[in-house]
Parts: sequence; structure tokens; C-alpha cells
Amino acid sequence: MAASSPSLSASLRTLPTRVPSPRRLPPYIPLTSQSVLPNPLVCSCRPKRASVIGVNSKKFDFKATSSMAETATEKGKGKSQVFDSEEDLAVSLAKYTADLSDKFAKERGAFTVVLSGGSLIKSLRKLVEPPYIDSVDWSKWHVFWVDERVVPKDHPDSNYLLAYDGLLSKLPILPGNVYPINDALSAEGAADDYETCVKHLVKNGVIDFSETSGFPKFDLMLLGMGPDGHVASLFPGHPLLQEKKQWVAFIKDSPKPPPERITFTFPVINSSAHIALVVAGAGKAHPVQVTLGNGQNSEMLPVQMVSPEGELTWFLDKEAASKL
Ligand SMILES: O=C1O[C@H](COP(=O)(O)O)[C@@H](O)[C@H](O)[C@H]1O
Repeated sequence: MAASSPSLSASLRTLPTRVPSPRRLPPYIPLTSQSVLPNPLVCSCRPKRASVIGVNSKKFDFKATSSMAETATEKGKGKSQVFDSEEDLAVSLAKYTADLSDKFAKERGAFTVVLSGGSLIKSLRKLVEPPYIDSVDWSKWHVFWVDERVVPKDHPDSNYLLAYDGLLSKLPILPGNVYPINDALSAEGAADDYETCVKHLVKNGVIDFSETSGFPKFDLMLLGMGPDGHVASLFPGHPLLQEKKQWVAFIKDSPKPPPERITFTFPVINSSAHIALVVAGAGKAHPVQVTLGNGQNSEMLPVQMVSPEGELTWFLDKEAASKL
């Protein structure tokens, strides 16, 4: 991956408001045999931190009560849906995502979507099929990652590669509207770089901004959850759970390999307009029970800290909801 050219860096530093998003075209990187890498924007601006004014600290307060095949229980801003199968979950998740895409494309002229890695990508598979492949205005999509492993984009651990192979390569999203991390940088550098990139996109209006929290407000954040209750690369007991200022942080001691990652912090996650927490499988029933039911855990799980300014919707299959 090439470093920023001096002229580009200079132009990014003086970016006026409401201009097209900064574009950098990295050299072609050979990928796996199934992959053809488009020329995504690589966030590579000059590192700098912005001041912040606070963090939304609303309490998460809802309880899932249903064991029916597909039901919803709503209290406050939280909503849980339990599906008979992961297939049913995927069907509903595609409709939910497409409906939000329509809403934000009409309202804002852009739809900012933040992806996780892991099993989430498979759960989004219905988006590449009719009717969505034809009906969604993909040109409005801007795609980000809530966390990324600090590995090359053609590495099997790359969340970008997973999303590209499973989703993005099958959708007509503009390559310049896809924002992977700069994989030529260190973990510290990549986190700084991604944060700076997000700040430019807030400044030019592509990403919304929360006046309440002082953090970027993504239209939709699609979160997976690990069996240990981690979300993004925010792991149980890790000091990063308490990060209150940075938008993007790096981690070099991830308990789940690979150890080096970057991640959006909770203030950014919780400033989102919509969060979908997508959880399938019996192996995740315990953290679901701790968060939504009467389960106990010795320490607060990261997933319990998900409390968006906007709407939170859980997409659970019946195995994940089996302890509720
Ligand atoms: O390491 C990660 O794990 C979580 C959960 O993955 P899953 O395969 O159990 O769904 C994922 O959301 C995150 O983006 C990823 O980096």
C-alpha cells in the first residue's frame, strides 16, 4: 500500500466543507483466487486527534420476553427479535437494512453503514439477492468497519477481505465509497488514520454528527458479538472499554487472534442512529442471557455497554435466545 502523496495530504488538511470525499487509489493487491480487489478509498490522512465534548450515557433498558419463532418486544428504544432459524434472521436483516438504506438515501442523500467482521457477513447474504440487489440505491452507500485486524487486505484474518468476498464484490457500491483501513500502517498509525478519515467525512457531510455526544453518528452499525460478549474489538475487562475521547483506538493485546486491531470506541458506537446486534448460535446464549435476561456474569460484558443514541435492534436466532 502506498503512502499518502504530499499533495494529497496537503489537500486533505485544507478540505473545505461539502466537497467530494477524499479518494486514494492504492496499488492493486493480489488477493485470494476468489477475490478481485476494487480500488477502495484508503483512509490515509494526517494523524491528529479532535476534542470531544462528552459521551451519551443513557441506560440500556429492555428485556426480551419471547420464545416465539419471530416476535418482537419493545421497551424504550430496544427491540429484540427471535427467529426460528438463522435463515429467517438473514431474511429479516436484509429487509431492515434495505428499509434504512431507503430512508437515509432520501433524507440525507447518503447511507453510512458500519460492518463488523465474523459471522455478520454471512447473515447479510440476502442483500445480494432480489429484490434488494435491484431495489436498493447502492450508490448512496458508504461502508466502514467497526473494527479491523491490522493485517494486509489479502490476509485471511482481514475483515475487509471477508466483507469483500462475501458481500461487497457482489454489490454495485462505488469503490470510492468503501473505506477500509490503511494496511500499510502500524496499529497506532492505522487507528489515527481512520479517525482522521472519519473526521473528514463528518466535515464534508457524508457522515452525520451527534450534537448530543460530539461524536460521529453513523446511520447503521451492524454489530456481531463473540461468545465472550465482545463487540467490535472491545473485549471483556480491557481498558479500552473505558475510552471516552478517541474515535478510533488500537489494541495490541486482543485475546482473540490476531492481537493487533483497530476499533471504534464506545462513544462512537453509542452515537449511532441505528444499531443492529446480530447474534446466532447456542455458543452465544450466555452473553445474550446476561444482557437481555436474568443471566449473571462476574464482570460487565462489552455487549452490555451497547446503548445507542438512536435505536437498538437485536436479531437473534432461537439458539442464541435459548436461555432467555
Ligand atoms: O473478532 C471479531 O469477532 C466479532 C465476533 O465474531 P463472530 O464470528 O463470533 O460473529 C466480530 O463482530 C468482530 O468484527 C471481529 O473482528
